[in-house]
Parts: sequence; structure tokens; C-alpha cells
Amino acid sequence: MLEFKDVCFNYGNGVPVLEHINIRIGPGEFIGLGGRNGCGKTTVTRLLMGLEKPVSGEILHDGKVINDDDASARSHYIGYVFQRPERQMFRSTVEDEVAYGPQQLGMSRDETAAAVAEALAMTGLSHLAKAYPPNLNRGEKQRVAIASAIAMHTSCIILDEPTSGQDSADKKMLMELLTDLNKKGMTILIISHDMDIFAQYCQRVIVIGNHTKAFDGTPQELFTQREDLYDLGLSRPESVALSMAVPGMKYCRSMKEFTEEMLRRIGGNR
Ligand SMILES: Nc1ncnc2c1ncn2[C@@H]1O[C@H](COP(=O)(O)OP(=O)(O)OP(=O)(O)O)[C@@H](O)[C@H]1O
Repeated sequence: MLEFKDVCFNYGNGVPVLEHINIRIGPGEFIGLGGRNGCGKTTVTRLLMGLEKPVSGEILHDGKVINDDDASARSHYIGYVFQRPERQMFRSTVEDEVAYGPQQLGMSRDETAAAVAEALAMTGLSHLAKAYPPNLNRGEKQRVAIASAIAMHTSCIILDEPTSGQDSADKKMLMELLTDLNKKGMTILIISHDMDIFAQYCQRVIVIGNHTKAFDGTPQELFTQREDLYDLGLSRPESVALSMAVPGMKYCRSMKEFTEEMLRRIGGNR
């Protein structure tokens, strides 16, 4: 469990970024973090990672205050995939890169090799074990960062806008990998501007607005009950808008679900 208790933060210039934020992230959740550009999403995750410290309030891990724990201490239980994952890579092969964390944890050579092999297999990177990380494409680099977290046996992965600028095939591959990890118990927190990701993959969405938490609930509640989506920098996904427009239609998380439901209805009416 990761928790923010009444957290306030600014970058030292006096301009408030976050004010009195309370958030609880339970084990095994798949949470989307949204809001307008510049509302403070990345700042929330940097505070979780220990890259910034709250001005006031507490950050807790499993009930213990971790305000003073630095990022390396928190990397034992939180993995982070930056917007530009190449910035977090500095070794000359993918397998060495993924081995770095386990080595820092003091795992033996055999344990490290096993953890790396397992992490590369889970992320579909085994064939790229000897590749030079800067030569990989963005999707592959993200998977290296995810593999690094898996190899360290972290319980949580945070991703900052991982699908921006990706084609739909890469996006689907990444989201399916995250769904798979989540089913194995990994907590996922994903910053995104992509409403389809919130609707289709997240169990819960947290929205930051006006320097604080403006929404915390299911994607269905967010997209069907909030009148202020535009003000929050969000929009209703097409699948939800269409399912709301058809009388008696159930809530549809994706266009695939909407299409299947429409076909089922047409078939049923024949
Ligand atoms: N190092 C910094 N020094 C001063 N202000 C900063 C710094 N980093 C971010 N900010 C400001 O803090 C606010 C929140 O930034 P943050 O990057 O957390 O927002 P965000 O919601 O992630 O934005 P985006 O959606 O554009 O990525 C913004 O107004 C930003 O300009």
C-alpha cells in the first residue's frame, strides 16, 4: 500500500503545485492518473518515487512514513518507466541493464541471471538480450525499463505517458503486457492523456485538478457521471459516448465491446 496523507508540494518558487492531496494505492490495483497538462501528474509520481520531497504531509509505504527514503531505497518496491526511458539506461547490453538492479540488491550471480532471464522472457525481450539499449525503439526501451522492475521483484510499476506517440500495435502490446503483470499481482499506476486507456484497462482513475485530487473512482463513474470532463482536461471515450447514446445499451469500455454488443443486439432481433 502506497499512501499520500495531506501532501503539499511546490518546486521552491512558491507556486503551489499540489495542495492537501490524499491518495491510497492498494496492492494489485491498476490505476490511471489524468488531468490537464501541467496539473501535477508527473510531480505526484516523482513524490512517490522519492525524486521530490513533500513540503508538508506524509508519504507512506505499508504504513511506514517514507518521506526521508531516497529513490534508491524506494526502487526496491517501485519501478518507474520515464517518458523517455533511454534516460534511465546506461549499460551496454539489455541483459546488463536489467541485471543492474538485482546486482544492487546483492543477488548472487545465479539469482541475477535467473531474474534477468525471467524478466526478459516476460517482456518479450529474450531475443534482444545482447542488443545495445540506445538502438532499440521506444516500445522496446519501455519494456527494458519494465523488465528491470520485474527483475528487482518490485510490487509496483509507475509509467509516465508510455503510449504517447506510439502506433496502435505498440500501444496494444504494452497495455497487454501491463494487464498481464497486473493479473500476476503487480500494482500499475499509469499517467496518460489517452481516455481509451483509462476506460479499457484501468480499474480506477485519479484526476488532478486545481492543485488537488479532483476525482477518484472507476472509469465508468468518471465518464458517465462527471459533467466537468472538459474542465478536468479529459473527454468521454468514443465507446462510452456511443453506448450512452443507444437506449438500453450497457456501458462499453472499448469500441470492440461496443461493436460486439451492437452485433449481438442485431442478431438477437432477427
Ligand atoms: N523542476 C521544476 N521547477 C519548477 N516548476 C516545475 C518543475 N517541474 C514542473 N514544474 C511545474 O509544476 C507543474 C506541474 O508539472 P508536472 O510536470 O507535474 O505536470 P503534468 O501534469 O505531469 O504535465 P504534463 O501533462 O504536461 O506532463 C507545472 O506547472 C510545471 O510547469
